[in-house]
Amino acid sequence: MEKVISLNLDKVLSFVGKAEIEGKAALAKQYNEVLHKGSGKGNDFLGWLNLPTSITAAHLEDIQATANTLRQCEVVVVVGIGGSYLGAKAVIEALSNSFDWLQKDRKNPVVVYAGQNIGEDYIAELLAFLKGKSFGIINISKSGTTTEPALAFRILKKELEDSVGKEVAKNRIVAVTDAARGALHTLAKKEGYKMYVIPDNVGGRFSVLTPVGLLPIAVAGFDIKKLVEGAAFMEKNTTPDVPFEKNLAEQYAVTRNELYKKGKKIEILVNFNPKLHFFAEWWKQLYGESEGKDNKGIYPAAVDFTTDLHSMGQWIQEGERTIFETVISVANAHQKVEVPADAEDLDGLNFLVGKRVDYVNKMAELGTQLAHVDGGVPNLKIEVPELTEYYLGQLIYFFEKACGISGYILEVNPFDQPGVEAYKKNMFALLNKPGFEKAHEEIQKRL
Ligand SMILES: O=P(O)(O)OC[C@H]1O[C@](O)(CO)[C@@H](O)[C@@H]1O
Repeated sequence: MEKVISLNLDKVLSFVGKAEIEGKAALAKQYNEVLHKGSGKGNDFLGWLNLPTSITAAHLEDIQATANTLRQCEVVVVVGIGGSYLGAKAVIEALSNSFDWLQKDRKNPVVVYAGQNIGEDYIAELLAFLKGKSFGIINISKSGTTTEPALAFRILKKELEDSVGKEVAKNRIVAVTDAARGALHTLAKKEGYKMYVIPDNVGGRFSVLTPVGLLPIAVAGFDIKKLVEGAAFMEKNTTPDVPFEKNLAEQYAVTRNELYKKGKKIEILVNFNPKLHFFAEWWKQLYGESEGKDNKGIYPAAVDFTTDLHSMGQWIQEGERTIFETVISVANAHQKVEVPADAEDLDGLNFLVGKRVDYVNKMAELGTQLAHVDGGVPNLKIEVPELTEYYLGQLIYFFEKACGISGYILEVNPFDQPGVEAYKKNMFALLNKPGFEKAHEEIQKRL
């Protein structure tokens, strides 16, 4: 039998009863069906729903071929923000050596990111790092108009053209953007860049299984076929005809909403594996942008344990009881390190001799879960057999599917993000962008 990620609700049941969860099974199924019928809010953004099973081998081969060209560079810069970089970074970090950038004998290009901030020092330091190196750029923007990546790309494009000339640069730049609109689309057409399209009906935060995520992941040397296979497996196992007891997406969506109704307004995604730090960042955008609207929505937070047990642990154990945790537990580490014997035992650790480091980590995980539940923090546990492309694919689709169902249970449109425009309008007004002249005058009065 194919291995699968699992969801364990045992440590939730003293806060929300089994009957309460099962009582909402029909509702979750109803909203799952709404998703599949395309009859709910935001139904023009459901392209992600059947995406894994509809990706063709030819499409994956084409992405791989483009990746192979870029892989000839020493460095590839992925330009994008939000959903246009977090999925790729989440998967690449989860699968990479923790000291990847320090590896000398490299099989893969170094993947770095730009356009995810407006830090002047960040971009200056990136330019300094790229000096004298062969580099390529993947410029990703669904709308093609987002300021942060546009600004970074303008600077990086000039740097590349100055160093290798326009003709060579053209073949080292790939654009991933809208099918027909946007400044990036126009620019890519004019300059003759290889271009990939983000389907109109796939929103940024749901786009990791399009070239947005697949191209950088392939460039980093990971198996995009396996990633898509894992997602396709989860797609088939979360359809409305899969019974609630087996339908992880429906169960997760119901449980978090029942907890929310009981005043648990913050969900903390917990990992005990530092490689999952950026997976949590991806998850935060997925749930934050999907559910935080109409003055409601669970606040998605994240911690890396045991690291943050020594900083946030106190708050989680004894602070305001408005939180619950969803723990991503990786069952098997890939490598083995055993605790060595020490004749003097000055650190008092000889009781662990011969034990694996992962065993200590697992006991920390179990001890933390029990302590937090005792402290009034419900704990959901998602177990991932190991960190591979296949299981990450399962995990990605599981969270996407649950997010759609959960948003509908909350009665919001999970597929729009009107709230992110407010800061953009003010920034454009302050910068006196053409078209914002009146807003510029108005905002000056407020300063
Ligand atoms: O891919 P784009 O259009 O540059 O957008 C990047 C991100 O910005 C947002 O649109 C928010 O402004 C996110 O939803 C999106 O993932």
